[in-house]
Amino acid sequence: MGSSGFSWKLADHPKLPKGKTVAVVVLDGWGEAKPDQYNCIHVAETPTMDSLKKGDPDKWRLVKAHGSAVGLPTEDDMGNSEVGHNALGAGRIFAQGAKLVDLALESGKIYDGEGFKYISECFEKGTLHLIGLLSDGGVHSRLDQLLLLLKGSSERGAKRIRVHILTDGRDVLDGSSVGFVETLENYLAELRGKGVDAQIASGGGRMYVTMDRYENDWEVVKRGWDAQVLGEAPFKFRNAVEAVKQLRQAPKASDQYLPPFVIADESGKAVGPIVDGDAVVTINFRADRMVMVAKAFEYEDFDKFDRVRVPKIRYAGMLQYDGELKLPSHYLVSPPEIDRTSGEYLVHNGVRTFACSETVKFGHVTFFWNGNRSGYFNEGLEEYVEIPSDSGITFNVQPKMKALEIGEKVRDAILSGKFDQVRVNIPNGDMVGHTGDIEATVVACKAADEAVKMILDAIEQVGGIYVVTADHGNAEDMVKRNKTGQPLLDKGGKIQILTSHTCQPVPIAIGGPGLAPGCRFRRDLPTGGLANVAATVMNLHGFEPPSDYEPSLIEVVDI
Ligand SMILES: O=C(O)[C@@H](CO)OP(=O)(O)O
Ligand SMILES: [Mn+2]
Ligand SMILES: [Mn+2]
Repeated sequence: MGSSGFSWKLADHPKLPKGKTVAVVVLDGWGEAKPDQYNCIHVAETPTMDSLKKGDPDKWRLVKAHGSAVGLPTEDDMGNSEVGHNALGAGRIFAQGAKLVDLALESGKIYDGEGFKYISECFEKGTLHLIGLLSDGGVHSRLDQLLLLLKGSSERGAKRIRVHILTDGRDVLDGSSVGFVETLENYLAELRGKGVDAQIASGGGRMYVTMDRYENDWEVVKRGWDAQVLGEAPFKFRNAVEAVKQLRQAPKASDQYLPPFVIADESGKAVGPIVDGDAVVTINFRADRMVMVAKAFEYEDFDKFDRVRVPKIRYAGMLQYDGELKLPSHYLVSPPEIDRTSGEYLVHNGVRTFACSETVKFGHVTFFWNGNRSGYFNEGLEEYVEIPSDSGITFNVQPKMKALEIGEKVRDAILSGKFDQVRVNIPNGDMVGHTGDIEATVVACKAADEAVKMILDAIEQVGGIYVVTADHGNAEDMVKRNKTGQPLLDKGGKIQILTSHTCQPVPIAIGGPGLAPGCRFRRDLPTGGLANVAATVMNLHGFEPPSDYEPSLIEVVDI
C-alpha cells in the first residue's frame, strides 16, 4: 500500500473461489420490451437468450441502461454504447460528456478554459469552423449546445463562422435532418443580423462523411476532409436546406448516408474551406466517432489518406476524446475522469483477459470499457482481438455480420485455458437495428443468439461462469410510439420506423457450471443498473470490489 493508502490489491471474496473462466458477453442494442411485431428480439428465434430468461428467476433480471443510471442529463436520454460500456467497465456512474458540456455552457466556464482561449486567438483574423452531428439525439452531440456555442463564440469576438453539418437519422427519426438544418439556418440568420458572417459551409450524412470509428473506413473521414477543408464535394448547393431536401430525393437516400456537399456562392466557389489561420472545433462530445477526424486535424505525420492541403489551424475538440493518446491536445470541456476501471484492477490482481469484437464495436469492449483509453494496461496479461467488419455497406445487407467469427474466436479463447476473463461485444441487434430494416434485424437477433450459444457451450465445457447482458436497447423496439405505447403513423399512414436506441432496461443473466452453489441475484437492489455489473464480475473472479464501486448484483446464500 502506498503512502496515500491506495492499493490496486483487491480483497478476496469470503465465499467465491478464484480461477474460474468468466465470459462477459455484451449484446449491443438488446433491450427488454413487451412482445409485439416490432420487437425484433421477440420475433426472432432466440432459444439461448429465451432459455436464460425462462430459467432460474434468481439468475436473470433487468438492469437500467439509460438516463441517470449511466450519467446522462435526464431520464429521457436513451442509453448508448459509450456511456453503457463506460459504466460496465468502470463500476461507477460518471457525469458524462453531454452533462459536462451542459454545465460548462450554463456556467460560462467553457469560455474561461484553455481550449476556448486557444481557438479564440484566431477570431480576429480567421474563421471559426464548427464540425459535428446536427440533431437533438444527445448521443454524440446536441443542437442546443451548438446554438449556445455559436452565441457565446460570436459574443466573444468570432466574426466569421462556418458550420459543417453531419446529418443524423440514427439517434433521431430519418428525415428529421431538414428540420434541424432549418433551425440552425434561422439562428445563423439571426447572427448575420447582428453583423456576424455566419453560414453553413458543408454537410453530409454521419455514416458516410467524417464519423467513422475504430478505423473501419478512412474513406469516410476523407470525404469529410475534402468537403470541410478543401471545399470539394460531388454536390454543390446555394443553401443547406435545399441541399438536404434535394439529396433526400434520391432513391434509398437517408439522413445517415447523405453524400457530401458544399455550399457555394453565386460564382460556384465554396463558402467555407478551412485555411491557414482558422480555428476548428469538433462539437461532438462523444469520443469514438471523433478520434479519426481528430487525428487528421492534429497529426503532422498522418498517412491514412492524402490530405492534399494541411492548413495551419488551431484545433480543439469539444472534449478530449482519447485519454491515453491525449487526443486532441486542446479541448473545450474536460472529459469525465473515468479512472480505476475494473479492467485495470483485474490485471493488477493477475486476471488474464481476452477482449473481442468486430471492428465497428471493437473499441466498445476495450476503449470504452477502459474509460476511453486506448491500448493495454498490461500486455502480458491482456489480449484484444479485432475481427474486421464489413465496410462500405449498410448492415441490413449482411445482418449476420461477424457474429459467427466472433463466437468462434471467443470459444477458442475460452477453450485455450489461457484466460480468466473473456469479454465480448456482439453487435448485430444494434448495428442492424439502426438501419430500421425490421426483417434484417430479426435475422440479426438470431445470429447474435447463436453466437451467445457458442460462448455458453464453451463455458460449459471448461466449467466456467457466464454473465450475459447488454449495453442499451435498440432491436427490441423498431417503431416510434405515443405515450400509451401505440405505434405512430406518418401522414401516409405508414408506421414511423425507430432507428435509434431506446430507454428500455436490459437483461442480465448469470450461470454456468462454475457458478458457486447459492450464488444468485440479490433481491434488495431493484434499481440496479449497468454500473453494478463491474462489482458483480469482480465477485465472480473471487474478489471484493473497491469500496466506492456500485454494489454487486449478486450474493451467496447457504443452501
Ligand atoms: O452508432 C453510434 O454511434 C451509436 C448511435 O449514435 O450507437 P452505439 O452507441 O450503439 O455505438
Ligand atoms: Mn451499443
Ligand atoms: Mn447503436
